[in-house]
Amino acid sequence: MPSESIMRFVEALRRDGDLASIDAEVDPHLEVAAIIRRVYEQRAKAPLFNNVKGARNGLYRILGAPGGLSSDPKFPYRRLARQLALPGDATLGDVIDKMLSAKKSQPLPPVHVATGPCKENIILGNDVDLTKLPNPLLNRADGGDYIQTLGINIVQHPTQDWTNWSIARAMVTDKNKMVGLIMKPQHIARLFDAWKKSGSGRDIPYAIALGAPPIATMAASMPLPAGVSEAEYVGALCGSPLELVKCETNDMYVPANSEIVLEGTISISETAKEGPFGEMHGYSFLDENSQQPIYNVTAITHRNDAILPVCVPGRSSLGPDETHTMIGTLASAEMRQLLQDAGLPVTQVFTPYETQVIWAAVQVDRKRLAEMGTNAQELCNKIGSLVFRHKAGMQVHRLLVVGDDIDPFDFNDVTWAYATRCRPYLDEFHFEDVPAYPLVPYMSHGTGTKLTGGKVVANCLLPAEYKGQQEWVTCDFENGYPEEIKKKVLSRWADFGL
Ligand SMILES: Cc1cc2c3c(c1C)C(C)(C)C[C@@H](O)N3c1c(nc(O)[nH]c1=O)N2C[C@H](O)[C@H](O)[C@H](O)COP(=O)(O)O
Ligand SMILES: [K+]
Ligand SMILES: [Mn+2]
Repeated sequence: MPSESIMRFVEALRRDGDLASIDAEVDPHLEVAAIIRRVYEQRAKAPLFNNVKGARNGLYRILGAPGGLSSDPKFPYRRLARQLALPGDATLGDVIDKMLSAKKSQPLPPVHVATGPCKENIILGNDVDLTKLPNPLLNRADGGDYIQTLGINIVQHPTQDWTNWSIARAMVTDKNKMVGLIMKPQHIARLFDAWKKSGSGRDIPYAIALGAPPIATMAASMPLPAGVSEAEYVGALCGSPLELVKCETNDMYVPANSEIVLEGTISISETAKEGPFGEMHGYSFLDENSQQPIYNVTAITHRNDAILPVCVPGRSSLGPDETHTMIGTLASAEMRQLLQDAGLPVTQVFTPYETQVIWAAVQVDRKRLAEMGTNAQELCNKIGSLVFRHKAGMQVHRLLVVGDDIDPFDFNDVTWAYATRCRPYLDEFHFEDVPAYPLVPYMSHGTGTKLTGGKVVANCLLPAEYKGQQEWVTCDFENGYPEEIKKKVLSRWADFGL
């Protein structure tokens, strides 16, 4: 069973020796975030801050980097594995396969239970005061304290039977108000528009489940198809229904063992300045300050000694954080599914962390490719059109089409193929008429259009490979020598004192 709660997940990290439980007092104003950011970059243990300055009555402790790389280089993805109840030596391919494993299953709706750990403390109405919480300032350029970076935003369609779970950032602005990014084409933005169009004039009931069961947070970070209620997909993934409890002040349902639950309504008319926020590409633009919808908070419920999971996004080449290990990996899963459903000989898709998950390597089976009797122009335009016109491809701006001799999870392989087989201009297929990801710096702060274009498919296969031929021997130890020579070299390596 995947970790059905943050507590179980923390215990798994402790058992792995991958948790630093810190009782010394730490300041949520920048100090906590600076530690978490360095934890990603140093591949250090996940920090559990038990004594956050300003915390009171069980609100709250902070768990940093739950989706960062583990502190054991032998098992880099073990934290993600623990969230999905995969073995500790799971690969990113295993994580992708696991998250896709329910694609053909019947959705398994959650069950409603009367109460749960998240109901151990209930704060209502006038007693709600967000400014009394030790909300973290995550980057010195941030426009506010972002309490919501790893919670699940729960919003229903006004008329259809669709409850969407996603992650969308939000910062505290007032004792009972937050403001949060609600950006197209994300489902929360689609639902926001549906509420506005419904003409009911009512504000939108929501809940944010902070410290929800890790596999639920994973599904919230995954671009599952529109209309799919993530909770039902998680039920199918686990083979047993999630247990949800009803909110105090609206009809939303939240995972019973969430750590902290914020309830209320998203205003369909009132906005406030949101941002800047140190984001997933490693930049915090000082001029970023769009007007975004206000989240009114009418209740806070929480577990005793509740834990707030926190993500501090930044430069992933130094150390990936959840905006890479979850957003990138889970979008890769949906892009692979999309291309395979279209009958293309795609065997894997992955967004290298070194590229801030803006690039994605698309691995093709060259034998099956040869049977298609196609060429770079045709294949790359088909792949680009499918991915760049689909929400799962929203955050990706460069696709690298590589052969099955290239490991998409190994950036050395990907850059070798890109550098040596992709001829600039002739092997690049540009897309200027597709939706762009507005947060990519060369879109938001570049010279061209901001909301469309700037996407390209790089063909990293030589023409002979389209005929299934590899007309070269790869010059590395693995491929350049017969097995008996490699065996002999390895057996004498130590004796030579190399
Ligand atoms: C894991 C994770 C995902 C996201 C975010 C974060 C983390 C840690 C923040 C740290 C809070 C940074 C912020 O950029 N953030 C974020 C966001 N999508 C937004 O529209 N707005 C956001 O503010 N996603 C990505 C979305 O969660 C996924 O794209 C998901 O697929 C959406 O769900 P759906 O619309 O497909 O249902
Ligand atoms: K989602
Ligand atoms: Mn969705």
